Amino acid sequence: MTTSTSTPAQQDSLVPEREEPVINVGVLGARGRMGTEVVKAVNAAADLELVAMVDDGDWLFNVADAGAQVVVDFTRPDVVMDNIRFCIDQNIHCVVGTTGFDEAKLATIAEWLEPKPDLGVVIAPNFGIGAVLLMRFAQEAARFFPSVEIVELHHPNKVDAPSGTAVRTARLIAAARRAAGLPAAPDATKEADSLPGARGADIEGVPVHAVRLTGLVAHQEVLMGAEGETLTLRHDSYDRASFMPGVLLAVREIGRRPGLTVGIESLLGL
Ligand SMILES: NC(=O)C1=CN([C@@H]2O[C@H](COP(=O)(O)OP(=O)(O)OC[C@H]3O[C@@H](n4cnc5c(N)ncnc54)[C@H](OP(=O)(O)O)[C@@H]3O)[C@@H](O)[C@H]2O)C=CC1
Ligand SMILES: O=C(O)C1=N[C@H](C(=O)O)C[C@H](O)C1
Repeated sequence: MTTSTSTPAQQDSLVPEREEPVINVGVLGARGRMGTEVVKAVNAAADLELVAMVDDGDWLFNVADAGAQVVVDFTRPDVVMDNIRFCIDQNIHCVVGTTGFDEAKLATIAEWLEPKPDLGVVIAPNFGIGAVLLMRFAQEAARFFPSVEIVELHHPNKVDAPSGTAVRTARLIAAARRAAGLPAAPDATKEADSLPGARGADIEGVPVHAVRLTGLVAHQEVLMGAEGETLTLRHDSYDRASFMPGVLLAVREIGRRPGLTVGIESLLGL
């Protein structure tokens, strides 16, 4: 497990200047790689109070009994929907970093929220500011390059592939290409003369390749090509502390953002 060497002030670089009441926070997946870092960041924030830590096998009602106003979920794709349902039923705002959401799941959550107009759920495949910016830059550049491929690189214990960030990046690029009238990337994942899988996964016409390697944390490259030139956008999270300013921003903002928010772009004013 990577440990953070950053100071609380560095982890909390998006802290608002205004005085706000203390927010009670519960963490789901609290002893996992991300949960451990969230617990550390919440404990270091003067305006946040850690009231509950829940892991697999623990009693989920602990977060409600402890008076959590916001729950942060870094668990697993196969359990996160149940956790969100529980939080909505208990009137607890939910900041979700766990991956694995498709349009159908997002629509279900929006439905659950309908009868609760004051409640918020923020779901972000990546809370790293650099990763969010990479996605924005990739969207901007997409219409200028006929070829595009994504390579995501992660630690070997990651349960899902490709990463939630890569899936979202591919979909954003595909949407930008469609808006500009570009077709799918040429020969995107054509398997002719290839071993199956050698050209990666096809996400809306964008090939996505997943690398799992000891020593890595979370990294992504978007490669774009046109006649005689390439553009490579790369982001590296070397430490899970890199996700904490985005997580804490969402925890502080969620009370002012009812409904479902996907990604933290709007919270960052992008
Ligand atoms: N959005 C973002 O910025 C980021 C998102 N992620 C995503 O976050 C998720 C977690 O990643 P990571 O921390 O590396 O994974 P870990 O496996 O290290 O942690 C997951 C934790 O969740 C616990 N857990 C499992 N089931 C439940 C449950 N039903 N209720 C409560 N806790 C449960 C696990 O407990 P046990 O071990 O006992 O099963 C474990 O402690 C992944 O989907 C990953 O892709 C990761 C990094 C950044
Ligand atoms: O599991 C991880 O580690 C990460 N998961 C997220 C994803 O799947 O995109 C975010 C980041 O890449 C780290």
